[in-house]
Amino acid sequence: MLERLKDSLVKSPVIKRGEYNYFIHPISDGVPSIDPRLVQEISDYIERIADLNVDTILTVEAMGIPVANALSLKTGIPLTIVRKRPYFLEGEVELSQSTGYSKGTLYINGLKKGDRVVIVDDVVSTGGTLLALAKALQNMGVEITDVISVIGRGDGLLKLKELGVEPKILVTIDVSEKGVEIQDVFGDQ
Ligand SMILES: O=P(O)(O)OC[C@H]1O[C@H](OP(=O)(O)OP(=O)(O)O)[C@H](O)[C@@H]1O
Ligand code: HPA
Repeated sequence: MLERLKDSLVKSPVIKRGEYNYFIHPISDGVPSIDPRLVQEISDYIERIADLNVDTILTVEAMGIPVANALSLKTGIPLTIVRKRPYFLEGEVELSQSTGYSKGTLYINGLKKGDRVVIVDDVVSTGGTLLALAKALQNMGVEITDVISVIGRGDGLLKLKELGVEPKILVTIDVSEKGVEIQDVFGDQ
């Protein structure tokens, strides 16, 4: 299960971004090139495990897009992208994003109270991005059916659980200066 994803993850180089051990992988960085069979494997799997009774698939610019778009094409469900730039449209919601190595602002457009969304992103690490996004959506009255992250690392999951959000992480990894190790695969237990 998820063989291509696991095989590619353990081959990922790790670099330092400040104190943060940052792994580089096609799904999280687009570097090196993204093998379409990898995206196919991941989107097939997400289609099986996610609650897709939704109005839209919601992802965050930039690297959530390849997988979320593949899922949208497979299912016919529209895709909504949370952007890193404002559009100043009526109803735009602004939120602060903080990761292990960066801070920024995200902007939600195109959602309204009562909408149902499934969140799909490439990585959850500190949980800063998904936590801020889930809080903003809850305040907007948007219902989250599921949160899916292709890759999980670090302790972000605990923070999300406190908010009542239990993400489904396809592959959980440990990242050190020596490289990437697989810790867990969704559905393997
Ligand atoms: O759990 P966290 O610590 O918040 O990290 C996870 C976030 O970091 C990455 O986004 P990033 O802002 O680096 O943008 P990118 O998708 O453009 O690489 C990734 O796509 C997640 O959204
Ligand atoms: O280590 C990482 N690599 C790629 N994307 C990420 N997003 C959060 N952490 C990482």
